[in-house]
Amino acid sequence: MKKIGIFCSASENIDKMYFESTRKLGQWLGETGKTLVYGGANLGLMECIAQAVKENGGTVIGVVPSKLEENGRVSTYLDEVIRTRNLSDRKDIILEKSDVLVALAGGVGTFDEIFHVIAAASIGYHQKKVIFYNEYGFYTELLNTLDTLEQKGFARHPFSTYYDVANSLEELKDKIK
Ligand SMILES: Nc1ncnc2c1ncn2[C@@H]1O[C@H](COP(=O)(O)O)[C@@H](O)[C@H]1O
Repeated sequence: MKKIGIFCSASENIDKMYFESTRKLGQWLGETGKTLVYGGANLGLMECIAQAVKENGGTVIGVVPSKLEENGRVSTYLDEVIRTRNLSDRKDIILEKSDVLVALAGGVGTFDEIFHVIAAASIGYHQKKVIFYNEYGFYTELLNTLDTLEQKGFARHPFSTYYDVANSLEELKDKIK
């Protein structure tokens, strides 16, 4: 896979272990000539992944909503900027431009993006998967909740149709190589 869409935290107030693992992933993406497609902000893990991809030879596409630009929050590591009106357009464009979507640790913005992609797949708009990067067990509780929903009949198709889980960097590399 060439174009890797990444959803991740825009927060600076998180444990440094998340920055370390994001940097390692970005380094590998850059070294293997991948293109990062992400939200284009210069904040938190978002800036961390963009910097690591760019400094290691990869290409960075930022999908930037107008508010982010108005607030001076656009990363300087972008090779290409795609401007959008709002967060909804941004989700559609990140999805359209990516071969696969990877969810790193994040908050409500990241969760919104994950569920946008899964919900669209579940009614047949696309066949792209979200890979939960579950390092440090960050997504274990959410994955348990999804299992519960499925067991209770709230999934039209098995959720495994729409997402995958990588518990380590090696597993993630294997799934997106
Ligand atoms: N205000 C925002 N700034 C940057 N990125 C945002 C914003 N709102 C949504 N996003 C997207 O969601 C995640 C970051 O949000 P978290 O709540 O920190 O997880 C990121 O993937 C952005 O594309």
